[in-house]
Amino acid sequence: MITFDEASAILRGAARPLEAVEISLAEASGHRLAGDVAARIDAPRSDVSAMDGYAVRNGDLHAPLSVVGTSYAGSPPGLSVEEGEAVRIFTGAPVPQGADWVIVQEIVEREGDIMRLTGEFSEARHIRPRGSDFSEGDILLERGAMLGPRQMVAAAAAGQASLSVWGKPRVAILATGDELVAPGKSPDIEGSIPDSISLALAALSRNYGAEIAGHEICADDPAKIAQAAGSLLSSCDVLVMVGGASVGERDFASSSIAGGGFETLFAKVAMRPGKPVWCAKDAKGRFVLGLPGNPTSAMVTARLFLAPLLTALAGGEYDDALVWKELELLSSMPAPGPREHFGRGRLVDRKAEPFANQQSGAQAALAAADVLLRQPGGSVEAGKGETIAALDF
Ligand SMILES: Nc1nc2c(c(=O)[nH]1)N[C@H]1C(S)=C(S)[C@@H](COP(=O)(O)OP(=O)(O)OC[C@H]3O[C@@H](n4cnc5c(N)ncnc54)[C@H](O)[C@@H]3O)O[C@H]1N2
Ligand code: MOO
Repeated sequence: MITFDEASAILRGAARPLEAVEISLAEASGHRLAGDVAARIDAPRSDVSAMDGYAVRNGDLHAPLSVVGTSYAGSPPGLSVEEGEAVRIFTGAPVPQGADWVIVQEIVEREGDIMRLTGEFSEARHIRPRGSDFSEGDILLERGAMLGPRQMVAAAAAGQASLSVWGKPRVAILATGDELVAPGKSPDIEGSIPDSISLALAALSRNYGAEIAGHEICADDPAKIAQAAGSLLSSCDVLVMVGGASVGERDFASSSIAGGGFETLFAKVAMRPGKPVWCAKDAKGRFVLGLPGNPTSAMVTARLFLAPLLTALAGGEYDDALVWKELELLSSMPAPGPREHFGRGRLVDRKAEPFANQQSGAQAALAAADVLLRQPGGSVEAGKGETIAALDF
């Protein structure tokens, strides 16, 4: 059996970003950039006021000043301030020619067209110089960056109407098992259990830059599974199959895509949970990732293989989804046995509290599982107070 690191290296090597597309800014969030984004304008576009008040000439404040005009945000430049004069000005408005200071209105008394200073003014000039945020031609966002809410500010401020981005991987999910029904139906169907994994995988996939192309629950019937897989594969880049990954009489997942032009990248990894995980790829670059049906096994393998795969297909670095940190253990973890262990735990004051329940079928415990805690195969007990490699789960 190959190790987790070996399986990761195979998948990392097989994952290439999808095609780059030009997309309107309104559609771009959640994509990664396929090229740098340069500013098409200066920001601010001219020297502008940072406060509401009066634009004046420095040193010209010993006597009342006459207010000769008003500058609003968006006003054309052209106003000027001569000796003995001030211009009423608002935040974001162009600073008139000749003015080099903005006095906030809180320390000004105004009577008709005359203003006079009533308080101490600070050293701050309250002027944002042209280009002080960025200048035309500056690179504001680099290729590969994920367009989240903050990056969207920079892209829009750059003056861009469209962006070159990597396509979002389309994920389809196929859960197999005679016992499975859509969440909510189980209380009325004797012996059934809710498919607790499909919607969770959809949520995880979206978090890593994918969109959901479809999901289905299918009974343990090889012909039906093959048909559902074939139909979902016609509209996705990654098909995630859940369940039927092991050696049971009704474990048909990997055989259902046999003959479809898929080459197995790996099948079975020396890890706990998740040993039955498998992955295949075809010549069109489509992936099938088979996850074990035990819910904790499915979510752990999704986090460790699906998340980095989607990150890479979406134009990021595979390892951006696998950033391990060192955490102190608040209690000990028993020796893991021969397979590498990815235990679940929660964060308490930035330390790791491993769960007592490490069952691969656990569902309730997942809700509180903040981190995966990595113990090398064949290692000894990890003691309280020791540090352990941890991954946000
Ligand atoms: N003789 C052996 N038995 C098993 C082995 C083995 O090596 N030899 N491996 C075990 C390991 S490890 C795992 S993990 C499981 C994985 O099995 P499958 O992927 O074949 O999963 P199923 O048998 O289909 O289901 C297992 C379990 O999970 C429940 N399940 C499945 N899908 C869902 C879903 N979408 N939502 C909620 N629960 C689901 C299912 O009802 C079963 O209880 O195999 C071990 N066996
Ligand atoms: O590998 Mo299974 O996921 O241990 O129960």
